Amino acid sequence: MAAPYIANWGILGAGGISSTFARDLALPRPEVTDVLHAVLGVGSRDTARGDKFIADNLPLGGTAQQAGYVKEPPKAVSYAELFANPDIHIVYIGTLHQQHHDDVTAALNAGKHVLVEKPAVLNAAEWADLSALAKRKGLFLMEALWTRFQPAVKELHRLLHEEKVIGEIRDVRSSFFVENYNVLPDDHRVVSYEAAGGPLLDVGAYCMVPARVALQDNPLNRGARPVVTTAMSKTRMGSDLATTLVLDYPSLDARATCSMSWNARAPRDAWATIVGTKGEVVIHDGLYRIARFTVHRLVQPAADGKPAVWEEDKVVMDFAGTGLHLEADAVARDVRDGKIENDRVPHSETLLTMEIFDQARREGGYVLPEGMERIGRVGAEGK
Ligand SMILES: NC(=O)C1=CN([C@@H]2O[C@H](COP(=O)(O)OP(=O)(O)OC[C@H]3O[C@@H](n4cnc5c(N)ncnc54)[C@H](OP(=O)(O)O)[C@@H]3O)[C@@H](O)[C@H]2O)C=CC1
Ligand SMILES: O=C1OC[C@@H](O)[C@H](O)[C@H]1O
Repeated sequence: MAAPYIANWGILGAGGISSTFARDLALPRPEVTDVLHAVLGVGSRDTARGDKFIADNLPLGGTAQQAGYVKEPPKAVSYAELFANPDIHIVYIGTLHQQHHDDVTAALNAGKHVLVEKPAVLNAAEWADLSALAKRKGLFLMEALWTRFQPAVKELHRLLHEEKVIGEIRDVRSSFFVENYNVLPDDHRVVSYEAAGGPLLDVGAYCMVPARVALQDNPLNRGARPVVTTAMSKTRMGSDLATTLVLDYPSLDARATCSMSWNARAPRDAWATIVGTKGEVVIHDGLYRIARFTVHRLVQPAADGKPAVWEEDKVVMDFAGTGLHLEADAVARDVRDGKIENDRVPHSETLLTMEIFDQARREGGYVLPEGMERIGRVGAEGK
């Protein structure tokens, strides 16, 4: 058996999602033999926090350290020390939205490949800048849209476009509702204006996943961009409270309505419904971690006073851990293979996401604090 490729990671920011990422890199998965992960550095503004992070999440290191391929244990370091470590090849960026552009720039300038949490940045101009920098330097760069690497999502794509289980797709409705407003403190990053809070930037990319899989990636769409309509309401702080994106694909005669809200107490069984000419698919799980969906196939339309006959297939494809290791494996394989973009989440997908977010913020009047966007200021152009 060929030796596995060892991905040497640095994790930037010892916060919540970085912990999840670290635990997933440490998750033993004997079935994965081509890539293994080592965490060499955890960058934190406070190395005591970094030490605790390692003790809590990486006591034995990543899978490559556990298997003895890498002897060096994870070390708590400053951000600068992490970037300066020549043995770290890939940096995972788990800092706050408004720090992503600076942190990705620093990592790329230090010669590191980068996986950056969603939202990749604050606006399309920032992303175009990073994409160009990564390409100039020949380094890998990807937004951490982990949903795209989940087995059920890949299976959904196959069923929709290869087996065409629901015929031609006409409509997608997705919603991402969390009751955060008036529940979390106003200065929590998820709602606060000072941290570019609100559902659009926080979960907009997830909410568009069903539309991406069913319409944007539909081979019949041939990569055409949607015509976008937006609606937004605001919190008292000025961040968005609820945002709806309508993505129209005229050549498919299909559209997606993606609604996200921080003000909805609404337990869901159907987080998304994809409607086709021969049936519909219902996605049951939160749109960040999708493991279950149901295909309802119309076998016999209603006729002669008899009701329609439907058949139902339940698809369950769960996996261990949270699932961030699935995107980490994909990054490791791409870096091993010398690629600078991932096929499933290429730079163009993130650019389209950011352009849609920009449009929604312009039309909704969500202008971020002055100086937060490192390039441009969406909604304040010409003012
Ligand atoms: N993929 C997913 O499922 C998820 C992704 N995310 C994304 O990850 C990012 C981080 O979110 P989350 O982990 O919840 O946030 P946390 O607040 O838990 O962590 C953010 C980290 O950023 C670092 N940081 C650097 N400068 C500052 C600063 N001035 N103020 C506060 N923190 C700072 C801190 O690390 P340190 O002090 O160690 O330097 C901090 O721990 C967000 O962009 C979010 O959208 C979040 C949740 C889930
Ligand atoms: O990435 C995320 O996934 C789950 C959400 O509830 C959270 O706010 C977000 O950051």
